[in-house]
Amino acid sequence: MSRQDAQTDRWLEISVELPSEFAEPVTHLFSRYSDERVFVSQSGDWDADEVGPDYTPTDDVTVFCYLKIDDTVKTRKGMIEIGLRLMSELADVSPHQERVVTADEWSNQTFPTIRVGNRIVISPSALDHEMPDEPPTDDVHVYLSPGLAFGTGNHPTTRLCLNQIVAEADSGDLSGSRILDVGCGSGVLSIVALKMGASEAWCVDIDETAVRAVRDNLIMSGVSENSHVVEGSIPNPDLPNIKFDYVFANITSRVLIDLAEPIVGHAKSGGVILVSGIMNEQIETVEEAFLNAGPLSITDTKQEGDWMMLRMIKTSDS
Ligand SMILES: C[S@@+](CC[C@H](N)C(=O)[O-])C[C@H]1O[C@@H](n2cnc3c(N)ncnc32)[C@H](O)[C@@H]1O
Repeated sequence: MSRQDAQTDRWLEISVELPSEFAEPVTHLFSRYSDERVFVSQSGDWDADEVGPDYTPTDDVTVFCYLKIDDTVKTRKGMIEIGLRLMSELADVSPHQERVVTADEWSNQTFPTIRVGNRIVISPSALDHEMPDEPPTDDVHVYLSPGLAFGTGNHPTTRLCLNQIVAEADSGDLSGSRILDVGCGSGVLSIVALKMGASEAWCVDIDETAVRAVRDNLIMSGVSENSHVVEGSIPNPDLPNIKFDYVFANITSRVLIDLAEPIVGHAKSGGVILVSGIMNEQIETVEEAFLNAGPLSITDTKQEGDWMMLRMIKTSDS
């Protein structure tokens, strides 16, 4: 899109505030009718500069999507409204908001700086490919282009993985490791892993928007030299024929079950597999799928609200 198009193209922004456990179904609904132009922001009225180590996000999020204004916009908006109406029978969903914006305005949409755990700071950044100056602390700074892909760290499924990655780094296991990040979204998991000692990351996503976003985010966060981005799923001919020390997959239970075999197949013996995006009631089905997919043991299960993450170790080659 040319700069002039970006200034004159018109988009319908639809946003809705709701409890975080409903972010995923609304994100799917919005993605479907907006060609994946969706982003999720922590709700609340607070000053990003004042976010300190004790900050814990509130339970509400705002989900935004952007519909190109063309002949189909009325139908797509209608489908979204039907979905939101059904959702409001299950959850406390506030009435949605609408406004017309230009492409420039929505791609500059921002999210507040957030802190995950004690050490990870995630900030929005413009797509100017320049790394902002970082204060000299032990904090791990991640810069993400807002408005382009899932994974700003304010969803429990991402937070569960990020906190586990910090634990892996603290135990020394992450150092020099090779990562496969399936369903990388914004690339936030790989970026943090690389910044905390991993030597190489391969980021894979089926969504073209995520693939574009992750390339920018790796550059902005200063880790593009050690990373590779592949569009598609796994198995994938564009991936190297190696076994990885870590495989991350924060997707959905259904996709995790479908991909259990290639996920396990990509891990080396002794390698760690982290899978997230699992609703509490689906944990046993996901565990069973992985235990049937290859030689591994489940070493940890973490939970936040309605969501769970599994940590597994591959026990021999497959
Ligand atoms: C919940 S987001 C996770 C993003 C990021 N990894 C995080 O932890 O925040 C899931 C991502 O998986 C991608 N995805 C869905 N199905 C996939 C598949 N079969 N193969 C690869 N990626 C997939 C989606 O496009 C989306 O970007």
